[in-house]
Amino acid sequence: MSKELIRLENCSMAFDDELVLKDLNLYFNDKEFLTLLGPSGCGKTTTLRIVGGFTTPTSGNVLFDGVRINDVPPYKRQINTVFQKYALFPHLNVFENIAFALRLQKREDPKNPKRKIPLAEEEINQRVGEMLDIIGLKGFEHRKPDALSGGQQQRVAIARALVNRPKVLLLDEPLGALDLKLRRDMQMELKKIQQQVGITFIYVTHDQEEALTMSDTIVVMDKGTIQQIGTPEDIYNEPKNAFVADFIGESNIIDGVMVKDCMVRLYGHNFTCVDGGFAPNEAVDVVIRPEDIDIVPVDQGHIEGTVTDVTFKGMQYDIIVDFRGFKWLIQSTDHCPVGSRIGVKIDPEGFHIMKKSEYSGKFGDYSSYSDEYDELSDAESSQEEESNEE
Ligand SMILES: Nc1ncnc2c1ncn2[C@@H]1O[C@H](COP(=O)(O)OP(=O)(O)OP(=O)(O)O)[C@@H](O)[C@H]1O
Repeated sequence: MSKELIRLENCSMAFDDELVLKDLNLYFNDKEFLTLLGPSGCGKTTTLRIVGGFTTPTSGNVLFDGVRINDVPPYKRQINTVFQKYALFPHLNVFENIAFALRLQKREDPKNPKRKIPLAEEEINQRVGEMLDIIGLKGFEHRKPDALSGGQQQRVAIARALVNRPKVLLLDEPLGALDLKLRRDMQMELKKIQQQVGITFIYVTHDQEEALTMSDTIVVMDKGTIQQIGTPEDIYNEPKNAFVADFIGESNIIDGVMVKDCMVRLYGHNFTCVDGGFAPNEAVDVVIRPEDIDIVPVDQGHIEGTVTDVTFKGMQYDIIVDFRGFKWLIQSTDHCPVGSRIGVKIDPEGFHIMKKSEYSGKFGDYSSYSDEYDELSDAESSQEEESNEE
């Protein structure tokens, strides 16, 4: 089982009376890859800076291995940081950039225990060599940073931060300056490096795809608060509220009403779902991921609509369908011409039911529920007790 390494306990942060972190409670396990994910200004970097010791929280505690470290300066925390701007020393070659922290370290002189002397050259060679292996840059030792690509420079920055064996590495949007292809390659690389060195990585990004690719745990933040903590699968499959559903992946977020346990009513149709624990007649937000909607002939669908827009995305088509004014996004490998009538089917597992929250009704082409529509559809469906259960 993972061991807790760092804990933020009721941490708040205010700048000029503006509360930018609100009573954060969060822990980071040993050896985990945890990502702080959220929109610009939500407080990710401030949280990272508190962990690193560059910022002291206005209130609350920071614990490392159970010991309060609020007043411990950054260099005494066994925590290193990699920023988006690599900040390599331009006049030093790759070897010396990586060796930098080791050259500052002192050890006891074996001949005179009262004296401190630099690390042995042999040890420096061995530890820098290990790092060059890990980042895959053996043979680049003598290059200066300006003779490296962006991705290579970032790898050197990571090696430089790891060489003195910290317990935690903080990474603040470290891939932000790279182009998309390189970013993707580096995501895999970073995950591999983290597993190889076996320490905690705390990663900050606003890129949900990056977070889903690399993380063991994702912390979704908004406006200085935590919205959800979970594995990438948990967060994607069971978003806690409309904010998380909208921020992670693409979603259709629809007003619904629970009919009973495991049955939800949308646009006057009853759909079988798998989520229970809601009261009959409780208003809920319903998330349906675009890839969970199947396109079928009109007479075989649960509901039918008109295609208003089709975009080719390489792996699939993004298809916008109008269900009497409510726009849904469907992702499908089938091409449907604009103007065509289609039916759609959704399996019970495709419905993610969420409690109403402050975010309800605030995202995208949110399809608002209305009693009038319900009545209209009721009449039209001639009192059928429709459900998507086969
Ligand atoms: N030193 C500071 N003085 C005043 N306000 C600050 C300071 N640092 C951060 N803030 C404010 O705190 C809020 C959170 O900032 P933070 O940098 O933590 O957000 P973020 O989620 O990392 O954003 P981004 O993704 O844009 O980097 C913002 O409103 C920001 O303007």
